[in-house]
Amino acid sequence: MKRILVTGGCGFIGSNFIRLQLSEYPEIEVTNLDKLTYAGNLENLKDFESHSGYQFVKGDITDPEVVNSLLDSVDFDAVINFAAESHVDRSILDSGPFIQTNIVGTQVLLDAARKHEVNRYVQVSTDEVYGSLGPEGLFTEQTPIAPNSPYSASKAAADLLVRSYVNTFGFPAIITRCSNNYGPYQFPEKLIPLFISNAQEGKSLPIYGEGTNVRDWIHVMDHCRGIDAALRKGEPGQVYNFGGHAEMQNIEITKLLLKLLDKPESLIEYVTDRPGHDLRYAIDCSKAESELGWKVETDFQAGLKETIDWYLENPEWVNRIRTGKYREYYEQQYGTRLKS
Ligand SMILES: Cc1cn([C@H]2C[C@H](O)[C@@H](COP(=O)(O)OP(=O)(O)O[C@H]3O[C@H](CO)[C@@H](O)[C@H](O)[C@H]3O)O2)c(=O)[nH]c1=O
Repeated sequence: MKRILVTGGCGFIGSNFIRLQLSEYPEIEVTNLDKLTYAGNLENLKDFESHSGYQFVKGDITDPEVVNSLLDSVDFDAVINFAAESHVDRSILDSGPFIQTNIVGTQVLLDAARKHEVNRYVQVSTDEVYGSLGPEGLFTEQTPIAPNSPYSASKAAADLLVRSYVNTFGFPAIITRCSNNYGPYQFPEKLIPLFISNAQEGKSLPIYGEGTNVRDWIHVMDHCRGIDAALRKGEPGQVYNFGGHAEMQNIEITKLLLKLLDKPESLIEYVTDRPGHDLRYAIDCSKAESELGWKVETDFQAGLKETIDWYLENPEWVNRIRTGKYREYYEQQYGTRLKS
């Protein structure tokens, strides 16, 4: 595994994955293809931009010309697809970009990777494709797909496309499905970074509905190590679930965040529920544990504390996003490269 193409590598999980690859594997060459949407941030990989094993290409996975010319120019051993629209609330307001990037983008990548006979393809998916659980039970890789939001429907559609390429063409693809990630570089529209930033600024923390929805939280590096294990040790055609074994109600995690930040619970504001809000996600990872030798390494409380510290220590990163000034910053820092 020498040359890999990572799509969406300027996003939260993709950038952490690239950081892991470049830190762990001295011989690796990583090409990062990213469109730089609102959530793609070059700053996430600032410390690696002059690394000899790293190159950034600005481009859209839905554009067959861009993708095919990249695969013509480099003989990739693997493609790992992180590029996605990922925020459920945005998909409820406008599903268009989700259909384009998550479904059409996956189809373009699959066709190009198949044409170029790439030996390994990893589709980074989500536990949300399984739908919602009641108070008991876990999602396994056998749980039927039953997405409830436009976001999860677009991810499920992409997973089914991948499955069809495995079945029809013997294409060597693997699907990974993970629970809710937390950690450094997460765009502050998701629960944890949004609430840390709001609390720091003395703004309210909007809890949807009664706050009793349950999510299973995993540190992004544990997820990235899981994707790495699937890439290197996984069997083509297989699905692997990853989760953090850290289920919490939204209200519980919100109170914990406020406690760690030493901020008052009076900042909590109950607001109208998310339409079609999935009640609970919880995931069985025994297949990844037994077949890939993977396990969660980060203790949830310690990981959350470290994440809070990262946000507190990087106020410029947060503020440039929250004030909408990060585009200007990019152009100043990367103008020439962005145009090329
Ligand atoms: C942003 C926000 C969220 N929430 C609630 C909704 C959810 O029950 C929970 C977490 O919300 P989010 O951070 O948006 O994440 P969620 O909808 O669970 O989806 C995440 O986790 C999924 C994996 O389960 C990923 O596939 C998605 O890309 C990712 O966005 O907190 C609030 O109560 N208030 C908020 O302001």
